[in-house]
Amino acid sequence: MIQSPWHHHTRQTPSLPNNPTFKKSKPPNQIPTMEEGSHTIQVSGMQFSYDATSPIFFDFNLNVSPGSRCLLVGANGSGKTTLLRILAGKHMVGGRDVVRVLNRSAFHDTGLLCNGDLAYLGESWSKTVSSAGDLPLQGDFSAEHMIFGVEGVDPVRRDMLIELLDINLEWRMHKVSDGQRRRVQICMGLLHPYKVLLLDEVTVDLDVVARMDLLEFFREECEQRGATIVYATHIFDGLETWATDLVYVQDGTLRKSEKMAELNELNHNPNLLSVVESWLRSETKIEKKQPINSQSPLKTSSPFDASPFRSTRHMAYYR
Ligand SMILES: Nc1ncnc2c1ncn2[C@@H]1O[C@H](COP(=O)(O)OP(=O)(O)OP(=O)(O)O)[C@@H](O)[C@H]1O
Repeated sequence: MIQSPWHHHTRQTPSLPNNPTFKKSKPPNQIPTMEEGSHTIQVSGMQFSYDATSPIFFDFNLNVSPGSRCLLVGANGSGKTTLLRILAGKHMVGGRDVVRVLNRSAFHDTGLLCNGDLAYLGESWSKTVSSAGDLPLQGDFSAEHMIFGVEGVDPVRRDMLIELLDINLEWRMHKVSDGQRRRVQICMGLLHPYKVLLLDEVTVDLDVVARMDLLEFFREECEQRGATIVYATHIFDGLETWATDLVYVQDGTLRKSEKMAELNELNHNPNLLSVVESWLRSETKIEKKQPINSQSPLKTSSPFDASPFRSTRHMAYYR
């Protein structure tokens, strides 16, 4: 039974609605599947640049299958956040066919984010002030005010998330710790039952119990509802058995996209951390990619390059 959110309780993994056992997953054949051969996320021939000279992504391709829990790994600056933001429709990249989520254009189809099918949990709730670093929220809001302010939410799912994340609804958001603030942020991001969830290092502030419970919840979401998750992280504890797929990027280049079960290196290494460590240590500089407006035979300039609708991060400000 869901207890009052104000009630102090020991931290137990709550049950999902209609699933009193929670830990028990339904057999894989109950996962709702898309058409044979289709992917939840399809990126084809993508190029993206923050400035006009050196693209981060050049002819980048990626497919993510429905129901997968896909880890996105790579060194600092390799492009993970940028990729997740592109998948979340925050940057316009090329035409409608280049970045597709649930068979819709990630950027152009604003309904994807608005109806909650696509959820993105990224930057923490803080603002960067140049001389002072990151500052937390300044407004005096309660956790309850924030969470209950989200409309059209299933109250059972909301109560379950409040319990899962062990949120005290009386928390004042400007006074709580980073991890507590992060829990409220995660709760709000998960209120709608998304089909695709993009996670950018969201568990970084969480204690080990909150992190493990959240990962277990995500597993249930994939196995029961067929949700698809892409999760960028540098923390690999417990992810060997959690993830179904792994994508490794180096300097915006796709180095690996594999099923975890087929990752042979896991048989010869103690854990995923040591596998990824060995990849990153052996990285050598990737030859500079073609500039986005290059006159090379690979990419000819088009009249579109000069257009105000050319792919650019400035389009992100419309989101
Ligand atoms: N707003 C921006 N303007 C210009 N360049 C940027 C911007 N954001 C990121 N970059 C550059 O894009 C590259 C990829 O950055 P990104 O944040 O996607 O990397 P990341 O893999 O998420 O790194 P980390 O592991 O440190 O989070 C980096 O070289 C970075 O300097």
